[in-house]
Amino acid sequence: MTKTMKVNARYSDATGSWAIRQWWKWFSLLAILSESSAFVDIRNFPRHPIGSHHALRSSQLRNIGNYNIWYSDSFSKNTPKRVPVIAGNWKLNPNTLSEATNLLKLIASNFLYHRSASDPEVVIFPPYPFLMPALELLEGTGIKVGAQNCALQESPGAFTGEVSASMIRSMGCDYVMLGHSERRTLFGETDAKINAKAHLCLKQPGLGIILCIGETLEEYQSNLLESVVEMQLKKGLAGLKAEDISSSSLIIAYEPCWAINTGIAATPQQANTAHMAVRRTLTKLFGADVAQSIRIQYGGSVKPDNIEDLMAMPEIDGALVGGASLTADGFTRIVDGAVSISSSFSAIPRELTARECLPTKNVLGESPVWSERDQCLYWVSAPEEEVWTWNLVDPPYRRLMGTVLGCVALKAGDPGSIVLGGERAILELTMSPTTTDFASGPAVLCDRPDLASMTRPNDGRVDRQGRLVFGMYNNYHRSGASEGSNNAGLYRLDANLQYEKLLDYDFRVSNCICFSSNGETMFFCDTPTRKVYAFDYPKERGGMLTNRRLIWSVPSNLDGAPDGAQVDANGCIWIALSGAGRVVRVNPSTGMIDCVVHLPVRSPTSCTFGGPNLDELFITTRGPDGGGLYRVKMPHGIRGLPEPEFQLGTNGQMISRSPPSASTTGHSPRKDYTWWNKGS
Ligand SMILES: O=C(CO)COP(=O)(O)O
Repeated sequence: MTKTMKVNARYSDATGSWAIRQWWKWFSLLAILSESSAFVDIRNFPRHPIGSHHALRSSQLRNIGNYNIWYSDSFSKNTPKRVPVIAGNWKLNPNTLSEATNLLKLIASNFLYHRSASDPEVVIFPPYPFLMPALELLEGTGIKVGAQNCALQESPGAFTGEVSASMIRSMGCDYVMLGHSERRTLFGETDAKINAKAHLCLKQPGLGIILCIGETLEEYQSNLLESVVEMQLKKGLAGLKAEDISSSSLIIAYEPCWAINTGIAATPQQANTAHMAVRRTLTKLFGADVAQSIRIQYGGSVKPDNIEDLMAMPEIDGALVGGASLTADGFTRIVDGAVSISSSFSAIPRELTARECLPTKNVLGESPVWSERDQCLYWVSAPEEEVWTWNLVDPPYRRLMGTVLGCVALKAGDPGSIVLGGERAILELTMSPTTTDFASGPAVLCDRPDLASMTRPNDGRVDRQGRLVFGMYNNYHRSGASEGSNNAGLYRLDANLQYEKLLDYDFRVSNCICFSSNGETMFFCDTPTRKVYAFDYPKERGGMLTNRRLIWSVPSNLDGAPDGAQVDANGCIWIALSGAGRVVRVNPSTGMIDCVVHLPVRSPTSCTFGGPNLDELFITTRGPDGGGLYRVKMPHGIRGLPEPEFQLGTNGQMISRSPPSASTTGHSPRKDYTWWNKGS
């Protein structure tokens, strides 16, 4: 999506409180700096251009409810088009090889299978000892690897402790970073040394350079920004000709020293103005054509919540990220924010509020389904090992199942027939208020797939042909350890209780599983990636999901991730955003949000349509602040589709085995699993 046409809308406070926050940030910076530096006088500090920034925002932002819609059509950037480049500078982090390996594996999980041709170029700069593991572990992700520095000398030679440009290139690195402000100030790196290193790097075919420049706070205060960056560029690139630049890959990173590691980024306007000065100098040095082709990154306190605003500026072609590149999810959000298609709202999204209808206090309510046959709702509370049902009139009731439950689906047959995705097995049960006795309850239909792996069934739904589709959940995906990478598969269980795998790659947490009304499209999300995809759904046995297309991803400045989802009769998909306190309605053809349901709790987990007319949305939630069942009446014209039932064929060979008798999780389920009394 080009920036010129994009209607860039963001969740944010009203502009006024935003301005106060900016002022507060700057006063905080002043306070920090005046403590650490005797010569900073608050009265001499340059006026932060908040007036102009604010003026631009107020002319370009329109407050619509909670949404500031930023029309960025005044920017015609990137002529010629420059591919955005996001780089992570790990500096002297992390502490050990095993921490580095974990971080690399998690980054690889976020990027494997989730990149497209229009995405930015991504480069990671680990410390030297982690270059080789990075090259190995990031293989196939499209992420490039670079070194944070190189020797002033060529190899081979007697230069103890140095690493040469040719060694770096021979390993397979694509970039070397030169002239970072920490090297300049802490290690005596002069423009002359940087220039000598640049010449050595350019002798290595295929080795690009990120040249870092930027002024100190004092220079900024003295209005020396332009002359400082001009001098750094002239000296750093001395002796290079336009042809040297155009036949290589040179990126300039503008990093004002006062923004590095302070938490106070330059405003987008400040950075853009500085980048214009950089490009003016590049034009003087190499001519307009070459200057226009060079990418200029901004660096200094880049975060998921400021990347979109920075990248919306015409002269900002990317970011060099320090601290925020040290978590896999933070770094991925920054990369996603750089080319966000996520921030698309139709002009005025409709806003609804869901109210709690049952204070069920579920630890993790999940997988609500409405049965037309039974005229009631079913859902599970996963770690409490409970399945719940409610007919909207009487008090709900619940059954303890003695196993963690990922999902519940309807099953053709007697009233109350359901199937459940249990931790070790797929179960069937006839749910009835008169059979609260555990022993007469569930039966094992079949083992869950992939029993040896550290996974369990998670989100699931019955497809329009009556087969159960569910995905697994990596039990370690939150651990930050390497076991938390992709190891969960997506499966379909048919009438003969035969499994087939539907996706040719594994992931961490299956969610958003739902089907278009004709059953030809399936929606799916691996929650940590925060991206929701549509696939062509194979109706016949033996087929795989194909033709994957990204329909929506969570804006980088919004917390939370897609959890369960449901399709409405108009073909739109309602996605519970766990952590964001919202359910959004996305049109899969346009990626636009046209309705937002707000909840007073942070974590909605899934949703479905229910009620006699399928015109209410029921939303399960999780603790600690949530756990109740929420409900919202749909606007006129929006309703759900009947939920299909799992069809167990006569050839289905049930395993004749008792259900699990105790939790395998160590979790102690609630004891009072018989009747639930309203308000208890
Ligand atoms: O120095 C930087 C990247 O090279 C910026 O660091 P921070 O993003 O931590 O401010």
